[in-house]
Amino acid sequence: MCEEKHWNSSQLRRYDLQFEQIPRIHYTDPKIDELISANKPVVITGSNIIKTARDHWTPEYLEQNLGVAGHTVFSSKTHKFKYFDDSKISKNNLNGIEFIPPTRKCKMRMGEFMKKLREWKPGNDRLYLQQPLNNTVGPLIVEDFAHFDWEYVNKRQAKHNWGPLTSNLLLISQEGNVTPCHYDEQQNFFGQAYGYKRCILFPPSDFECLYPHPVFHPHDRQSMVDFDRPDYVKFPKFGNAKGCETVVEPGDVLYIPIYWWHHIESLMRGGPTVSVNFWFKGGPTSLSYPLKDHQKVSITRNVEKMLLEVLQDPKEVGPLLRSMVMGRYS
Ligand SMILES: O=C(O)C(=O)C[C@H](CCCc1ccccc1)C(=O)O
Ligand SMILES: [Zn+2]
Repeated sequence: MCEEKHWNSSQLRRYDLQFEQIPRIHYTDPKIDELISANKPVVITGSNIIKTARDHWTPEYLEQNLGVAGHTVFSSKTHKFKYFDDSKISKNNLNGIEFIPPTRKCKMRMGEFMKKLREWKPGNDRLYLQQPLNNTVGPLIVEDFAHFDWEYVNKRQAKHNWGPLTSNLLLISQEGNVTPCHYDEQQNFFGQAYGYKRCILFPPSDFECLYPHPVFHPHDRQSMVDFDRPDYVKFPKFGNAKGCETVVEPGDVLYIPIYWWHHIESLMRGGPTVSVNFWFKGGPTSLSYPLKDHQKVSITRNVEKMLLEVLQDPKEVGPLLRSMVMGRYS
């Protein structure tokens, strides 16, 4: 089997961490379900899950068939596209904490988006199309989507007691774009249709090393650490994070377990990339002991929300928690 490589390590950005490899396993291997049951990441290879997308969804095909509606496109002055929840930007919610949105969101037709990608020059804003697949897309895209291997996907969803499929996000990225480290509260089958993406994942237990923004912050669920220039004074445990990584290629589906941190980058000098994810609500969580790490993260979120609700001022949360713990629980 020829192992011709379609990329090399010079196309990966350099970080101060070492990473294990995420296992790549053929979709017929029962080991896949063992790892999904254990909430561990795995690259599912050789499947037909997104075969029609892998066969057809080149940027040009999408330009022809995605439809004439305006799609959600983010623009950034840097290579990083740090997500933020704009419903959390309200003045009283931030209590004077300054927030500068790192990206701008606009609606852009696919033709204009592709034109800007073709004409892009260093110094120009970078663009990232992130659009939930809905009924505005053209008939050929609907056809391809209908021919995903839903039997395989639905079998996994049922076997692992996942909740309902909430959305499929279509992602068309410029080469070199980065989605910084964050976690989602959903199970995720991340399908790679075109081009190559490096995915770095960390377990929920790395919570203490990745320093998520406070829950009320617009960057809730995102790491405060800038991977390009980590501040080891503010984030002394960052160096202890134990990540694993893979470079997904066309046809691969990466299982990103709920609450697992992930940083995703389109390879530098690798051309545009096309991905489509499958977000599922987590299943019914029965608190069984010992608690799973992701359940502890979920509990800390609830404590933060409740304290903020009663204290109102975010600046009072730290002092109250410290006075509660110091000398009594630590
Ligand atoms: O599929 C996932 O979960 C990813 O993170 C894929 C990621 C883009 C996701 C953008 C985003 C981040 C946070 C909230 C809502 C949307 C990429 O591939 O660049
Ligand atoms: Zn994500």
